[in-house]
Amino acid sequence: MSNRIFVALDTPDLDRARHVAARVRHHVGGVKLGLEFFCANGPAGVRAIEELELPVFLDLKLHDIPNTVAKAVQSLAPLAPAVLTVHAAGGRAMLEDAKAAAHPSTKVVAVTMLTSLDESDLVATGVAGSAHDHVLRLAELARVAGLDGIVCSGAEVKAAHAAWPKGFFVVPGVRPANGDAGDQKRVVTPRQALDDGASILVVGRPITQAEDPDGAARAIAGTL
Ligand SMILES: O=C(O)c1cc(=O)[nH]c(=O)n1[C@@H]1O[C@H](COP(=O)(O)O)[C@@H](O)[C@H]1O
Repeated sequence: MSNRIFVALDTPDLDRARHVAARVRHHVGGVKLGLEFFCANGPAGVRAIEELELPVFLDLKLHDIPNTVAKAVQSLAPLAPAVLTVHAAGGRAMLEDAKAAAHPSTKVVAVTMLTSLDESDLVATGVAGSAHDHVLRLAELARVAGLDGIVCSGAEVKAAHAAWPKGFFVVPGVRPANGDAGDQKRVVTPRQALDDGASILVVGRPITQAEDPDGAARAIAGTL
């Protein structure tokens, strides 16, 4: 994939998602559909975006008992998304069963520690230790469970990539230099994330909320 930016179409509005995707399509490598979009539009909405013939990353961050996640992944398999997310914290059996139930062409990746969290949030959820250690521990769990890769912040991707050279690394929470971080806490620039081993980048608001989304996507692609 020549352009490694996936634009996050975080909207419940199918027409808006289609409109933004059509505007930025020449400056991104794919689109990401998340919970906001899926809850409003379901599989039919995913199919409508797939008609644009861009790779679709379906980010549902599944996290439940193994049987429930496996059945959900099986229900999604006909959509054959390029990438699908589950939560690493669901544990090894859940990860193994999710991978086994997915469409063979889908990369199943495990979300490690959300980019909106910092170490004080880890403490509050009962996790001792650093963000770095937490991400590396969950990356190892994903690797032994047979997943394709992980989602982590740019702050950890270098170490995670060194520990798992064949892994597929998704890095969200990237911001152009001096960009507004919003609710993201562990933020790096797109260029830094790629230099450190990201396979693809997820970029939402810096593109979708810009007055000129295609100009913003072109500008970010130009820094890579
Ligand atoms: O799995 C994700 O894509 C994800 C994981 C994570 O740790 N942090 C994170 O921000 N994301 C997603 O990446 C996108 C980031 O959006 P922006 O902050 O607007 O660029 C959103 O769609 C989030 O749901």
